[in-house]
Amino acid sequence: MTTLSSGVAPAINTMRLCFYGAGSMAEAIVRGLLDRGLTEPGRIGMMNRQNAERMNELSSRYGIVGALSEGEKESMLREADIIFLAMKPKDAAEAIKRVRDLLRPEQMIVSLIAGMTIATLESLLGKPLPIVRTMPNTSSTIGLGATGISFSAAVSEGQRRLADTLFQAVGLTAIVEEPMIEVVTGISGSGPAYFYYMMEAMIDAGTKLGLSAEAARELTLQTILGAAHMVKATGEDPADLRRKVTSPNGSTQAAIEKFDEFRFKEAVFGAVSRCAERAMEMGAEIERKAKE
Ligand SMILES: NC(=O)C1=CN([C@@H]2O[C@H](COP(=O)(O)OP(=O)(O)OC[C@H]3O[C@@H](n4cnc5c(N)ncnc54)[C@H](OP(=O)(O)O)[C@@H]3O)[C@@H](O)[C@H]2O)C=CC1
Ligand SMILES: O=C(O)[C@@H]1CCC=N1
Repeated sequence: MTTLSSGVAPAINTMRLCFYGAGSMAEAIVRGLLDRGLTEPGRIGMMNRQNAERMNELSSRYGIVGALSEGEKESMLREADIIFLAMKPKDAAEAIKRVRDLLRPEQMIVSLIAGMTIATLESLLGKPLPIVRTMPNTSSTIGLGATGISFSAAVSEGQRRLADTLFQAVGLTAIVEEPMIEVVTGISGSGPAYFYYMMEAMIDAGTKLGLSAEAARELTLQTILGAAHMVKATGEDPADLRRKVTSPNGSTQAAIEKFDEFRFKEAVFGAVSRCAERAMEMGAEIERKAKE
């Protein structure tokens, strides 16, 4: 992980942003940027492939500019200062090939696409645009995102700070070497789903054992929230905080022993590494399509 040299980033509120793809990740970032007053809705353009209803819904919810016709999409892409690639990996190669001739070297490309390497994106674009490869997560919606960021050689110092500022507005950022982006995907990109899954399991357990669904949900939610805040507020290691909950031969120890019996840590390692590996597989698939 590296950090950026200090300095003033170019002002985001003077730039035109274009989200190419209008799904959950694009919405999360837009909502985070607007809620934090980083820019005006009129400076944010967005487009999708065919779902006009979704585009109209986002335009009316956030006041952003939705492009519906092919002509509007072309103009939006041409006029943008920053273009966010926010389509699924399976759609990326075709979507990028379709628009590459419209793009100019002054435009900065911010990819959110899991697995797609900077080299693949450079070959798809066919010209040396500055590329910021990121791995954000959906908690950006509420300003609590965690985003890994890496840069192509063509990204200037000012553009690096700009990208960092953009994602810091919606949470925490970590500047990493590009190969680490897959690991970031395994930890924080997909990570929210792991904790939701844990919550689902705890709520199910609580209700099966007799709590009302509402009590099980509220107690689980407060517990995960409290645990995360405790790590942050005390600065203590999670392992030390865990020990403080775990009385010798008490109920927590009994629970942790059950987790160990099911090889909890091995399961987590397996899940994180499989996630990173799957991201690489998706990247290889985009690379294959890029060559077609
Ligand atoms: N969701 C997450 O938690 C995270 C996602 N990511 C990455 O973000 C990207 C987007 O994911 P997510 O938001 O979940 O995906 P969604 O499926 O929610 O949205 C994808 C969007 O891309 C649009 N799209 C697809 N093809 C084209 C095209 N040719 N031209 C224009 N728009 C197109 C779709 O439009 P239409 O509906 O009209 O087809 C849709 O609006 C992915 O690459 C993913 O890897 C990264 C981190 C976290
Ligand atoms: O599941 C996925 O492929 C994307 C990437 C990170 C989170 N969601």
